[in-house]
Amino acid sequence: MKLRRSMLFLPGSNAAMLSTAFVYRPDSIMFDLEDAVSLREKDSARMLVFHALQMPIYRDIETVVRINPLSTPFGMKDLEAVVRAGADVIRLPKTDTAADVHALEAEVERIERECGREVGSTKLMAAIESASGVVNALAIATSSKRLIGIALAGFDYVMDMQTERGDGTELFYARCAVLHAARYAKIDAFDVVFGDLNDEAGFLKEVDLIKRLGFNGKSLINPRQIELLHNAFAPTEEEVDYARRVVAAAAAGERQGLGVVSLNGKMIDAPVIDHARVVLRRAEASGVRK
Ligand SMILES: CC(C)(COP(=O)(O)OP(=O)(O)OC[C@H]1O[C@@H](n2cnc3c(N)ncnc32)[C@H](O)[C@@H]1OP(=O)(O)O)[C@@H](O)C(=O)NCCC(=O)NCCSC(=O)C[C@@](O)(CC(=O)O)C(=O)O
Ligand SMILES: [Mg+2]
Repeated sequence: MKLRRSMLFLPGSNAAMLSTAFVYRPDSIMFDLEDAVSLREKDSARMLVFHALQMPIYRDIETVVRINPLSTPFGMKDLEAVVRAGADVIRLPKTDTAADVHALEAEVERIERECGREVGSTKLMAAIESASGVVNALAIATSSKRLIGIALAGFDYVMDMQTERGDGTELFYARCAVLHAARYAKIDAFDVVFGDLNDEAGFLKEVDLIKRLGFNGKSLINPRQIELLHNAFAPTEEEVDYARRVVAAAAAGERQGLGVVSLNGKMIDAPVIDHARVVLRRAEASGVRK
C-alpha cells in the first residue's frame, strides 16, 4: 500500500529546509517553485531544487516539485530542470482544464526522450485551485495515465470563489467534486493546506473530516503537522482487532458455504470484509494509532 498521507511543501529557495526536510519523514516532499518563491528568487530556487533532487537523501522518499504554470516565463525552465534531475512527480498548479495536463504531458515526454529518461517515468499531479478546475475535475482526473492524484488548493480556490477559509462549509462542494473525480479515475485525492500552525485542534478536526470523506492525505506546510496527520490516519487498536475478527468470521462462514454471516449481531458481507482487509493493510503500512 503506497501511503500518501502527508505531502510536505517547502519553499525551493530555502536551502536549509531543502537539506533537512527528509528527517521529518513525510510520505512525500513537495519542493515549491511557485507561490512560496519570490520573483527574484525563481532562478536560484530552481537551481537549488535541481541539486537537491539528486542528493542521495531523497532516494527513498517521494519527491514532488510544484513548478510554475507553463503560461509564466518560469514554468518551462522549471520543467526542463526538474524532469532532468529525476523528480518523481510534477505538481501542476492552477489546473483549470484537461488541456493544461495534456500540454504538460507533451513537454514532459519530450524532455524524457531528450535526456534519456524512461518515457512515462515522471508522474504528474494536478492542483485544482479555481471554480473552473472544480467544474472540470473529472476531465482533469482522467486526462493522463501519468496522474497519481489531484489536489484541492484551498487558498486560491476560496479567492476564486470570492469567499474565505472558514469551518469547511466553503470547501464542501469542491472537496466532494475532487474526491469523486479521483475515485472515478482510480487515483489519489489530496486535501488543502491548513494554514494556522498554532491551531492543533482545528487541524485535527479538519483531518478527521477529510479522512471520513475519503481523502488519501493532505498537503502540509510544516513538520509539526506530519505526526498529527499520520496518527489520525492510523487505525485504532480496536479497529484492527475488529477487522481481524471480521476476517476470521468471514473465513469460518466460507468454510460453511455462507456468503454472509453475522458477528455480534452485525452483518458481515463482501464490502465489510473488503473494508476489514483495508484496515489491516493500513495498520501494517502505518502502524496503530497512539
Ligand atoms: C509557515 C512557515 C513559514 C513557518 O515557519 P516557522 O519557522 O515559524 O516554523 P517552525 O515550526 O518554527 O519551524 C521549526 C523547524 O522546522 C523547519 N520547517 C518549518 N517548515 C518547514 C517545511 N515546510 N519543510 C521543512 N522544514 C520546515 C524550520 O526551518 C525549523 O527548523 P530549525 O530552524 O532547524 O529548527 C514554514 O513552515 C514554511 O515555510 N512552510 C512552507 C510554506 C510553503 O511552502 N508554502 C507554499 C505552499 S501553500 C500554497 O501555496 C497555497 C496553495 O497553493 C496550496 C496548494 O496548492 O495546495 C493554495 O492555493 O491553497
Ligand atoms: Mg495556490
